Amino acid sequence: MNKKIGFIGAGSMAESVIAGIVNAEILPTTNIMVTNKSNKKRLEKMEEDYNIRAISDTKRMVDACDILILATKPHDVQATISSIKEHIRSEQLVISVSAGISTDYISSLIGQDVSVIRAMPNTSAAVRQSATAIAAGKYADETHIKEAEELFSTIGPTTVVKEEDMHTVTGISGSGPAYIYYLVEAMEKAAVESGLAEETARKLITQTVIGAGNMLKNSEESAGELRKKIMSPNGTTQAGIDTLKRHDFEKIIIECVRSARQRSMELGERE
Ligand SMILES: NC(=O)C1=CN([C@@H]2O[C@H](COP(=O)(O)OP(=O)(O)OC[C@H]3O[C@@H](n4cnc5c(N)ncnc54)[C@H](O)[C@@H]3O)[C@@H](O)[C@H]2O)C=CC1
Ligand SMILES: O=C(O)[C@@H]1CCC=N1
Repeated sequence: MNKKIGFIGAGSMAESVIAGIVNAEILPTTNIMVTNKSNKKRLEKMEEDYNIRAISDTKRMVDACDILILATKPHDVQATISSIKEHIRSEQLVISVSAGISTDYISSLIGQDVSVIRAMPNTSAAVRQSATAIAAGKYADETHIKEAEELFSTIGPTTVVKEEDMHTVTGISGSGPAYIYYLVEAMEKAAVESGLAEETARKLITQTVIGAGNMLKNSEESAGELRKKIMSPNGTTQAGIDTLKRHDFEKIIIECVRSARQRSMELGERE
């Protein structure tokens, strides 16, 4: 790829994607530009760490880029686009990672038929293990999808979905790592309360999550089948799972995902 890419927003998500692209060496690092609202020190640090170009004038960066990656918080999208819309050109590709915000809304703010792609990565991007979903807006075509896939595949596997599924995707894989961390926090607490050293608990639980993840990825069997293989009749796992069932674990998780999905829809409702 020999495109110039500008990140609008220099937060944790922008940095993870930048790190992935730089590591994968799919384009010269000087083709990558980044800007933010105010924190000049952070920009300078990113320039130094990744040998990319920190640009304090967002409009100048927009002028210089082929692809713009919108990585501000959802509530900053409107003001951000308003401040640069005169500089956006119809041949540019805009990729947004903002939760909840639709491509139609972004197009309407830009006020031109610009190609817009929506992507939902997760924080495992930092270790190049993001599960990233990509959806095309009405002006984006197969070439734009391919470009987005090329960029985001540097931080983990990508999956193309219909835009209407993006809220659900956000509820499972965008927010998903946090659910797993919460489960781990609880397991660590239980282990420490039973007298296990914190470090020992962390090591064992971390490997348990990695191992289960690899099993899910590599096995032909479903999650349910894998679980049943661990549950000897009347054994320890059955005792644990029975407790989860008694406390409606499945219902709680379904509600958890629904709430995240609902929140994603609300974030988009400022449209
Ligand atoms: N953190 C996560 O797990 C995930 C976050 N996202 C989405 O990524 C987006 C960014 O999230 P984070 O990186 O966590 O946020 P963050 O708060 O760390 O970064 C936001 C950045 O946007 C910049 N910004 C705000 N207004 C601007 C403007 N007018 N011009 C230029 N820069 C501006 C800020 O200066 C800051 O650098 C959010 O929309 C979020 O929904 C998507 C997937 C996962
Ligand atoms: O919590 C959030 O709003 C963002 C979107 C997906 C993960 N974090």
